[in-house]
Amino acid sequence: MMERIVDGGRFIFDGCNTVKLAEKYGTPLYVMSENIIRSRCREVRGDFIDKYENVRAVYAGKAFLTMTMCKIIESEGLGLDVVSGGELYTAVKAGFPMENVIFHGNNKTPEELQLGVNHNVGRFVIDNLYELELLQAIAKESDKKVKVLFRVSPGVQGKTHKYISTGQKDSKFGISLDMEIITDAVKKAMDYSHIELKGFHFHLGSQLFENHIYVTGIQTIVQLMKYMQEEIGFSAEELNVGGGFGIYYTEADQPKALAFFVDTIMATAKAACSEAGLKLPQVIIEPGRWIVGEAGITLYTVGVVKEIPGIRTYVGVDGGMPDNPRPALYDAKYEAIVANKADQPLEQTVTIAGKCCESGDILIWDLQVPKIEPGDLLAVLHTGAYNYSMASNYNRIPKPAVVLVSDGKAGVIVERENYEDLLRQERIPQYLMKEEQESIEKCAITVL
Ligand SMILES: Cc1ncc(COP(=O)(O)O)c(C=O)c1O
Ligand SMILES: N[C@@H](CCCC[NH3+])C(=O)O
Repeated sequence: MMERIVDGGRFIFDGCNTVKLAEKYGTPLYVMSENIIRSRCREVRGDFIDKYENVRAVYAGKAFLTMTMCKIIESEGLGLDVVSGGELYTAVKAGFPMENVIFHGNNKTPEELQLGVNHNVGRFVIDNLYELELLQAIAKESDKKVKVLFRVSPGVQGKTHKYISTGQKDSKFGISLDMEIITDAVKKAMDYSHIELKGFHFHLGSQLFENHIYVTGIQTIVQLMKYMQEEIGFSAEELNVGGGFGIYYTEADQPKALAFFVDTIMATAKAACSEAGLKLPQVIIEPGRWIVGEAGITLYTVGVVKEIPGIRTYVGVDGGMPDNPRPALYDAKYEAIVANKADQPLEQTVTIAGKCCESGDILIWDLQVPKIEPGDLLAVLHTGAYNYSMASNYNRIPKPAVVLVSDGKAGVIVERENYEDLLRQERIPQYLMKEEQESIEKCAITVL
């Protein structure tokens, strides 16, 4: 949970006065703390990469990705998990070392696969047989041999929102663990001339606080590895256990140190492999939210304060579900503080409402605040993951800027969109233009 530093009543975030940030860059504003991101990366290094032999950690870019973020991740010695051509392109443009990129996706298009092949990404995580065949064809055509992992769903259900639970059997992700299907897939990969199968991958879900589900997941996959070794002579060199480590949003969450997860993961992998008579493969983790979630805040300016007597007080802010769809999508909960009154006693309970045209656009129900008025600055905490990366232009609202802060310094890493940006990709078809319409009509008459 982020430390709440207050100076002269103003909330200070990574050495920056949030009121000044809002004045300088406007609101809504995403603010990301470089120090928090780097300290999380260092924890990954200290408690995993440096502690264990033959392991790797890749940051799951879907949580928050910009070119600057790629630079930070690279400098911290982590790899990168991308899940689309757009994320891959961002990494390419940032000069991220492609051998440290893992390319995910349950339905990568031929163009995306080609992009990955062209840029020599380190690993493709193959989700299904169709993709395997496509990739073999594309790699062959490009005269390159590509390294792949097979994603499987180990039949493990963690306690999280059902939309972000992915390890259960009934999942759109991964190759079935039906022995006939998975054996056929492994055999095919072994036979394909331009594919090198390195091992298996699973990802159980996101915002998870239990480590026993990783135990079950690993044990299941080690059994699979043993079977493949004994039956068809395939020995897996890599075991990627995904991400999913939960963070603090509210008091209902009990976040754990990284060691809580990775120590269990490593102990289980070692024990299961030794029992199965297998060499311990390289173990890979893919944390996303855990690295950036608590590193971000979103600043909003308060507009209307609307009291419905005897019912509730709605506080309207200048953003909402376009910049943070998580409450509407997953019923996600957040904490927030009035950043310009951070030292004042809490005396009201209010509901923070976004500015979109639907009642579901509520950022926080029943938040305790000091006396709140139009013009106040609200800081919603722990918005670093899956906020900017999931932002939309719903209601034609331009996306906020993203500012990176560090020890009192601040710099824009993504410019605020403006109305022109909303129209940039738009075209009006010629046939709708008046003159053109007339000529089409004339033409029709001539034909008649
Ligand atoms: C394959 C894969 N790896 C890693 C992650 C990162 O998850 P999280 O941000 O919960 O760590 C995800 C998203 O849940 C994912 O789909
Ligand atoms: N978008 C989800 C997380 C998805 C994880 C990706 N596999 C969230 O905001 O919680």
